[in-house]
Amino acid sequence: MGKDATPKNWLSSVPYLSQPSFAPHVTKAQQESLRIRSPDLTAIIPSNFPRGPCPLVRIIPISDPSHPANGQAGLFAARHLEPGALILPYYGLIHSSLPPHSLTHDKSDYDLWLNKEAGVAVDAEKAGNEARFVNDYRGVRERPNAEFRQCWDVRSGQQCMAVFVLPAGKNTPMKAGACGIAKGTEILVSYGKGFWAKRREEHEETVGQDIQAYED
Ligand SMILES: C[S@@+](CC[C@H](N)C(=O)[O-])C[C@H]1O[C@@H](n2cnc3c(N)ncnc32)[C@H](O)[C@@H]1O
Repeated sequence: MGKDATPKNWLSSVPYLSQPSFAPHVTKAQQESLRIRSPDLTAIIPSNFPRGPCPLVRIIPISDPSHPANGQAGLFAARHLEPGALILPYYGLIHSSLPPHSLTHDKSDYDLWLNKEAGVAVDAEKAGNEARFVNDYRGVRERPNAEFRQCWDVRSGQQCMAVFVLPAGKNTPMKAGACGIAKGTEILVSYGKGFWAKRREEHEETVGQDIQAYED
C-alpha cells in the first residue's frame, strides 16, 4: 500500500490520519504534558507498530435493520484478536478542552479525553483513522469486547489513546474473555453512561425526534 493509502470504505470527506494531529491552539505546556510517561501508563504502542491502514480491522457499512447503528458503519476484526491485545491507536485532532476553547469547541460524538489533567482531548469527527468507527455495545451484544485505553506511543514518545481487546476476565465471563475477538466480529466498546445520558438530555428538548439512547 502506498504512503497515502486509506482503508477500504474510508469516507472521502474525512481526512485519514496515520499520526496524531494538533490543533494550533494547543499550548507548549499541554504538548509537553503529553510527553511525560507516568509509571501507571503501562499499555504501549510498540516501536514496530506500522503506521497507516491497520491490517487487524475492517470498516464495514452496517445494513442490518436490527443493529442500532444501521445505515452507518462499524469496525470489525479482520483476524482473531487475542485478549488484552492492542488493536489500533485512536487518532484525531488533539485539542484543548480548557477555556476559551471549551466554549468554542462543540463536543462531538468522536471526542475522547486524552489527558484530563492537562485538559487535552482528541476529536476524530473531522479527521481520524479506523478507530473512529468503533461503536458502543448497547443494543448490539450483551457486553463490550474492547476498550479505549490511554497508552504510551513508543514511536512518538507521547501519550495516545488506543483500542485494546478486553483482557480475559474484565467485564467478561472467563470463558468469553479468554476467547478475545473472533475474526469477522464487530469491535465494540462502552462509550460510558455519560455519553448516552448527555445524548438523551440533548434530545429531550427535540420533541418527536427518533433517537437511540440507553439507560445504562
Ligand atoms: C464514534 S461514532 C461510531 C461510528 C459510526 N457508526 C459511524 O459510522 O460514523 C459514534 C456514533 O455511532 C452511533 N452509535 C455507536 N454505537 C451505537 C449504539 N450502540 N447504538 C446506537 N448508535 C450507536 C451513534 O450515532 C454515535 O453518535
